[in-house]
Amino acid sequence: MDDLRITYRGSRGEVPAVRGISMSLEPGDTLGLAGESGCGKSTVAGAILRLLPRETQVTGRIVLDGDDVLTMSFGKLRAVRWAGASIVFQGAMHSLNPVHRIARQIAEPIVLHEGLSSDAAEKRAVELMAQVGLPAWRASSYPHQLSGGQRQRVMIAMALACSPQLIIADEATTALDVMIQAQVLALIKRLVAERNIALVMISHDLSVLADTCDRLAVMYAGKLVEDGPSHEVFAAARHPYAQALSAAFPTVGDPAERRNPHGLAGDPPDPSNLPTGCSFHPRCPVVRDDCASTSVELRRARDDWRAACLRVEEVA
Ligand SMILES: Nc1ncnc2c1ncn2[C@@H]1O[C@H](COP(=O)(O)OP(=O)(O)OP(=O)(O)O)[C@@H](O)[C@H]1O
Repeated sequence: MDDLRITYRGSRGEVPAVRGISMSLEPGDTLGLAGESGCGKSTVAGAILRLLPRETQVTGRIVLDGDDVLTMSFGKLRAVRWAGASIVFQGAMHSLNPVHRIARQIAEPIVLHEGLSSDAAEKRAVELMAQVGLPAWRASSYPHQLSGGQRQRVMIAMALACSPQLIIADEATTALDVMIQAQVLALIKRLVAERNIALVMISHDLSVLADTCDRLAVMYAGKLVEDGPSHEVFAAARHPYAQALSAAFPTVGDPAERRNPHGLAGDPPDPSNLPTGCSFHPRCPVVRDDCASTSVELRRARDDWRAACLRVEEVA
């Protein structure tokens, strides 16, 4: 992904939701994307499969297996969806068709992309169900007969059905209770590792991302402000916003205690009316005079670690 910029256009005028994001993933890489509500995480996810409203302006490049998703034909795009990259959303109940049996839904992309007969695709669907921990007898169940965790497993089976290179999990476990969430996260982690699939996991929960992903990227107001090894970013972020965000989550072994019980002061900025300079400067605890006038891009904090702060060396 190279210099991705996304502006929504609608009755409220123009909303610059993503303002120049570049990053790349290799097969098997796992990247967690974090940030407060409205920072643009889901917009990035939607752009990867061109799922955004038609009038949205998207510039930059999103290259998947050598082809730019943003400029490819609709025919090619149809082939890329499911088979090149697939998304697991939060609310499986809304994504699944209530009147179709589970196996049929998992089989659908297989029939579409691999030209298998319905019977053969349903046989494959039952194998996929086993891999995500759903018993074969569930094949004939309807979505409403499954628990929330089971429905997310169905979504994961569908996402895997056509062996994509990339899976995007957008708040895929957020609605689940803690025990089931841990099981589903472990499942996603195991399956992408076994199949060497790249994973982009979106969550507002940094501790979930740190446990599941090797790399952690933090967004603020449509930009990446930090991108580095997940455990290190979680434990000792370089950007003051990423520090505040990670401080808001309990540390392992210290579940009752939040490191920053008061949270971050102020609200995220309105994307249509961003502060000058660094967008975070009005809320930043270590702001200095030039932060309001200098727009700062990601700087190398280490070979495998970038942060967008004028004080990155000091903060380190
Ligand atoms: N269809 C749309 N039209 C106009 N603005 C939109 C649209 N969808 C999202 N936005 C705006 O774009 C910005 C980014 O939204 P996005 O949903 O990508 O954020 P997010 O980080 O995924 O938030 P959340 O965690 O709440 O899902 C927000 O300011 C949002 O209000």
